[in-house]
Amino acid sequence: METFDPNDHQHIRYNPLKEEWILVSPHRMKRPWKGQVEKDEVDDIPRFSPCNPLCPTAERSNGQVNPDYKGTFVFQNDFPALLTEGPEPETSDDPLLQMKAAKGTCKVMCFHPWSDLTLPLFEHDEIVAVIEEWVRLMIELGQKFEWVQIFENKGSMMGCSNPHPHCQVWASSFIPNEPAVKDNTQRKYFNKHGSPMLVDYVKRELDAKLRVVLCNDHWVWLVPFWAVWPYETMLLPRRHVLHLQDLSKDEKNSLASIMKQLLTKYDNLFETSFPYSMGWHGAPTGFHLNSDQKHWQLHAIYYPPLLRSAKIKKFMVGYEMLAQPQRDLTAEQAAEKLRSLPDAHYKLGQSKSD
Ligand SMILES: O=C1CCN([C@@H]2O[C@H](COP(=O)(O)O)[C@@H](O)[C@H]2O)C(=O)N1
Repeated sequence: METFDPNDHQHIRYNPLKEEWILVSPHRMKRPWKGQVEKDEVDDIPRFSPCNPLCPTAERSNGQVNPDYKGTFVFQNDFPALLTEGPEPETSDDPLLQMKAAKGTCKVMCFHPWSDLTLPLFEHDEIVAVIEEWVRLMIELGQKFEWVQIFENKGSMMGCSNPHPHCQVWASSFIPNEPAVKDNTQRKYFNKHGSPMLVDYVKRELDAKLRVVLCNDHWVWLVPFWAVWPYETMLLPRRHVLHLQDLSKDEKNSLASIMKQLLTKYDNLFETSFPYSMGWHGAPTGFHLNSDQKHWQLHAIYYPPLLRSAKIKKFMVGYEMLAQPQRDLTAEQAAEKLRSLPDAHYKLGQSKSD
């Protein structure tokens, strides 16, 4: 019997943050493949359109006219999934039909006045401005709500209805499932090991090097050992940081640098504006700010759907829905591929890949 090699032989991997397993089947793609690079659709997104409700001076569905903003711009979602007011359901002790009150607020945050720009093509200071606005929203909404979810759906493949560079921020009176699971697993780990799970994890990855793609003085960008999506990545501080709003000026500055670098790598992978959903997870807010949260470590997660080209995506269906997530490309191969990509954005005069 051959000796086991995680790059060649099937196995399952454990994600301690989510307490779930993922099936890895590297034998399914024995031969190294060169991701097919299709010609990028010509981006015909106009820099400005008075009909685009996210543009400066445009009119939104509720009749309000946007200011002629020059940097970031935040507005109340006109179709919010959460409202701050409303009648509440009766509490019931029926274990099978549980309902609870849900309150919150939904904001849309435009990153920049121009619709034809994406984050990797921003100037450094323009990315710093996005990070500063994220921090401002975390502080403002974190005073009233237990959880503030910053998330960016980028690209039509991710259901993003508007190409204008933007994200959303939904604050809620409850901690949603994903962070609730992470709160529990990180607390259990801390109680057992006396240190934060993701602080230990980053040390492990910096030693192993296999899955680290980029790092700088304050940040590490890696493909997590337990990654599910082909090019799923995490962005973690080197220091133990509970909340985005606890970052120092230098950490925010270097966050802008590594974001520009990682998003450039992502775009260079298939020479297309790389679709993804991304978000930040830090210690809960609201009344939780007064509790002991040292088991938490701030981190960002990127969930990109693409697998082989600008148009071929991974489908999380069938086995993934009925059994568990499964991947062929290993986390180590994905990290290696990302490391091998150029640092200069393909749109900035780099010749198209042959
Ligand atoms: O006039 C508008 C257009 C879009 N929106 C909101 O902008 C958001 C666009 O974000 P997404 O493309 O990520 O869905 C979407 O949630 C939509 O509700 C408004 O609030 N007002």
